Amino acid sequence: MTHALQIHGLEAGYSGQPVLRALDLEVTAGVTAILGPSGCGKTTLLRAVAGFVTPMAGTITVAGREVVSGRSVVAARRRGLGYVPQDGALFPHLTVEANVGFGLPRGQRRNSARVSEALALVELPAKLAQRYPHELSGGQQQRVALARALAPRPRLVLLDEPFSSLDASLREETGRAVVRALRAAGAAAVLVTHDQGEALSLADQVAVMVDGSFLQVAAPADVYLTPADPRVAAFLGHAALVAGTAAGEPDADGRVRSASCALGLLRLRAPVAAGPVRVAIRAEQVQVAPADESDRAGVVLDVSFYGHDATIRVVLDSGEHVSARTPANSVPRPGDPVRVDVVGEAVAFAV
Ligand SMILES: Nc1ncnc2c1ncn2[C@@H]1O[C@H](COP(=O)(O)OP(=O)(O)OP(=O)(O)O)[C@@H](O)[C@H]1O
Repeated sequence: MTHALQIHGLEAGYSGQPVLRALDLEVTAGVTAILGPSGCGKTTLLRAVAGFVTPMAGTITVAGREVVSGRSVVAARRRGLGYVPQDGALFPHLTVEANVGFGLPRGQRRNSARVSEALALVELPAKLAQRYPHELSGGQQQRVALARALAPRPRLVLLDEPFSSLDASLREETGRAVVRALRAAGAAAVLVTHDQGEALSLADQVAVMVDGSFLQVAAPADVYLTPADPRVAAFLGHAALVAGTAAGEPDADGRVRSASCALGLLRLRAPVAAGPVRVAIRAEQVQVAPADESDRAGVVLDVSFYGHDATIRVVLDSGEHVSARTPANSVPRPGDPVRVDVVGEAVAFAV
């Protein structure tokens, strides 16, 4: 099967200033989330694929057809892909049915069978077809926007932060419904988001972008558990990075599986070269307990109470900070001396 999307050596930006640098990406099927901090270039990438930004270099191929190659650029409306913007951008004066029909080529806009099919894909009841956008909830509006994008049966749909205006519970439910609809339609999707939970829970592949480059493109569990770069670890799951030294019995490649740092001797998930490292430690791996002067590792800086649990920030005696996630019934107070234990393996990066 041809790729839904292939990007090679893409450079794009504004007024001659590059934002995206030498990007490569392949999407075969399923959902690929582009995840990264604000301003890193996620929307610029989506716009370049959609045809709203003309790249300075590189190629973009959609469903086997080159849409950008050197100076040759296919117009946005001829790229055969669906686009769902942040706020859905439905036409307020058109009914749901007419909005969805608008996604079809000019002569087929009144093809009610295809419109009904698209509404069924996004699990919207047929009785909503005659309503206007202002008579729908935010989640329903986003589903109509997706139905409009899916109506002409594209191989690829681009979703630009489509759930950001929805509240937390609706966001999760709408996200799952959107992924079900994409799978049912057999369309691949590129989802731009800065919400890690959304990217990890909805996507089959996560591309982590920082400063216009991908630091890692891999399955959600891989980017989370085996980050390829300390910036991926720090961004995903807000891992603390602590200075350490990797040492121990070397393997056949001369690499070692443990590191000592302010939190003691830690076992590493993957071997690294012996020597100075930065160790990434996630809040869910850290346990704090009351301590006296003999076994303290630091003091509690502050506590964020969430009801189901609490996040405790600790200043280690080394001056470094780590966070711990703790059951809500055993929360220490700021200033309390604590012992800090790390559960499971850590990830280390050579420096
Ligand atoms: N039309 C424009 N003209 C000039 N610069 C722009 C334009 N649009 C975006 N930029 C700049 O390009 C960079 C990347 O912006 P982009 O919108 O792609 O980031 P993003 O990752 O989508 O951010 P966010 O998550 O905040 O939406 C930013 O520095 C931004 O200021």
